[in-house]
Amino acid sequence: MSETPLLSVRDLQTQFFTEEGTVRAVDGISFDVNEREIVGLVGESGAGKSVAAASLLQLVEDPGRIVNGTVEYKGETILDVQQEDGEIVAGEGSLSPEQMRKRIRGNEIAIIFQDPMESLNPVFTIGGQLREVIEINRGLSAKEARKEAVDMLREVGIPEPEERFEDYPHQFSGGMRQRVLIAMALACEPSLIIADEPTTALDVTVEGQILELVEELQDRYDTSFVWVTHDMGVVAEICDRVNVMYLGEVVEQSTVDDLFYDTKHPYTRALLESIPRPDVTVDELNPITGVMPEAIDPPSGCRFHTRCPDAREACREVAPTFKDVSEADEARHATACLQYESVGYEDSTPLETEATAGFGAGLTAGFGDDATAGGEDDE
Ligand SMILES: Nc1ncnc2c1ncn2[C@@H]1O[C@H](COP(=O)(O)OP(=O)(O)OP(=O)(O)O)[C@@H](O)[C@H]1O
Ligand code: NI
Repeated sequence: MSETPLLSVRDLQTQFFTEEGTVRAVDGISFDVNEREIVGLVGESGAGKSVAAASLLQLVEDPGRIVNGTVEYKGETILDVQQEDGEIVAGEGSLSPEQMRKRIRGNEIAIIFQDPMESLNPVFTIGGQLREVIEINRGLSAKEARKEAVDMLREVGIPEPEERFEDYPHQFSGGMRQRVLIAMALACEPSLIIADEPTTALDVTVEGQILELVEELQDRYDTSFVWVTHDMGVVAEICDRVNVMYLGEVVEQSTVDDLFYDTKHPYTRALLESIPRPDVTVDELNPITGVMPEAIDPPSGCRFHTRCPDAREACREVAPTFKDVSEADEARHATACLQYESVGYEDSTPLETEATAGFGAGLTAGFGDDATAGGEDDE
């Protein structure tokens, strides 16, 4: 099976031109989303997940610009940008932000944000807003649209939708408002929904309910998703494939099972070790050490080397290549780490990094002297 992916992103690069310098927020990422697939973008705060998501719909705010990359949607180019002699030029098929808004946003690709209050207007009723979206995007009469809106509210699990139709956003709980946004996104029957941490502000029980709802609806409507999250638990729950992001780059890309059971990149491993799990007590959790460096001045070589428990001198010098490291008959599993390349990692001297030095140990001090050791390569 070699279907054309629903969405295909190549070498996407988005930068913010600030007074302090150029912020390399998204620095050349590539990934695909297939039909009926939920694809995760996961990583810590500042990894570039939201900027990547916004770039797909050309919703990048000033002073941000997409400076390079192509995006194909259903086999058609919707973004094609590159730099020539310092100028950012768009290729022939590339849509303008205006064309994106008119032709793509909503009825082809919808977006759901973390804070529903930003997307809902506080002075109009929930039902009215949903009805309007349906009326505009589906060309239904006001009456038909109202009926459809009530049905959608019911579908996303709002009890007594006829009555709640007249409520204002502040009369809904956070979880209910997020359900309304899902209803709005689905109401236009898009093929793809981009969800930027839509459950992050909710408590875990409500989050779980919303994730279940999304799975159910995805099944029914055959919608694909790009799901942005910093939470590996969420990834495990709903994603089919994942892109792990660090400082503007994708460092590992695979199916969810491979990511969890055949982890390749030390950053992914660190993220996995830091998630709360039923079988691990808080004391045993291994928080990921150090903070992500600034995207304005990323570290040389491998960007993760300053925090990596496996870092060697080579990692400071050589930027790893993002490449497929799967066996012949396995699903694609790509990563960017010198341990999978023959560039002298093996013979290189281990580096003292935030993960191996005393600084890291400080974070978990008190749980035993070598609480963060956990490594095979102790001196
Ligand atoms: N308007 C802006 N101006 C300058 N820099 C920005 C702007 N928006 C984002 N950035 C920078 O781009 C980088 C990526 O930010 P982004 O919001 O995509 O991270 P994220 O992975 O979504 O993090 P979070 O989990 O906190 O939402 C960060 O270094 C951030 O500071
Ligand atoms: Ni974000």
